[in-house]
Amino acid sequence: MQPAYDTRNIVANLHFPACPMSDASYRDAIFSTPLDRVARFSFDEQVVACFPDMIRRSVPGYGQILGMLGLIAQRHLRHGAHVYDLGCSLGAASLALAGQLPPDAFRLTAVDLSPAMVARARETLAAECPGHAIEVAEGDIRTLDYRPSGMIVLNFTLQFLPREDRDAVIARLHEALEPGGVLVLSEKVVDLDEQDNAWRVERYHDFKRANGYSDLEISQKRNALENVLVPDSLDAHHDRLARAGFSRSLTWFQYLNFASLIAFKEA
Ligand SMILES: Nc1ncnc2c1ncn2[C@@H]1O[C@H](C[S@+](CC[C@H]([NH3+])C(=O)[O-])CC(=O)[O-])[C@@H](O)[C@H]1O
Ligand SMILES: O=C(O)C(=O)Cc1ccccc1
Repeated sequence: MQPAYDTRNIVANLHFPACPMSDASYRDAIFSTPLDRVARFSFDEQVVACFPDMIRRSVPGYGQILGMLGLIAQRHLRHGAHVYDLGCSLGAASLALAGQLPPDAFRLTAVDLSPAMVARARETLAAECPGHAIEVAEGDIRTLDYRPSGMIVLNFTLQFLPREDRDAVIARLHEALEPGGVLVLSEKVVDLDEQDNAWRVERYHDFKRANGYSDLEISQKRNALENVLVPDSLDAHHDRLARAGFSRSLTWFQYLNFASLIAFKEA
């Protein structure tokens, strides 16, 4: 008899592997013991080692978002066009696209700032989808020299940039996209209505508890993310996309305080 809140119950309906689960990945216990001082959260080796478990238990709807990327690409991506996976981490978005599209459908560049993430993503993508044209590059999405692309995935990455850097990045992504190209932007979001926001955050913490995190882990991680993960509202995202020149954008998915948007460049 499976316990009511068995971890598998919560994540069992992932459409696609939430993250490459290599043998070397562990259960996230980074914040499980009391820390005298909670350091700023960073995507270091310790996080990389447990990242598949961490993101699957911490981001509601993560697997569903990954699963839709291929379907969005099948509808919008020009055959053979270039794709970016920006802030790729272990390359789960790239892997999801490779799992749903044939090798000649696209060429992909996966980019991340963390050397530890890039090293592991290179290993994983080379092992899991050797037939696809996928390059993993270490870099900063604020300074990258972008090549013309048919689709750009920005999956829970913009939130880690200082707010003052976000407009310029989105504007450069709009410029890099071919006419008719799409940007998929997934983010943790904040409600402008305080009561609504409080409700979503409380349910989000229930989600984490149901996935096996303790109150101590939830609290210490929240402190570590203070001023590191800075969520915007959905309105702020749509306004920024419009300012960048996207002709249309919509929120296609939301699960508590996590959402995914798609923005369209005029054909
Ligand atoms: N300026 C930057 N330039 C490049 N990368 C950056 C920058 N800042 C942060 N990162 C990288 O953005 C990623 C954010 S995780 C993305 C999940 C992934 N997209 C996934 O679909 O699994 C989201 C999360 O952990 O919640 C990390 O790998 C950072 O190193
Ligand atoms: O917002 C949170 O509380 C999270 O835990 C999201 C998250 C997931 C993975 C790495 C960093 C933040």
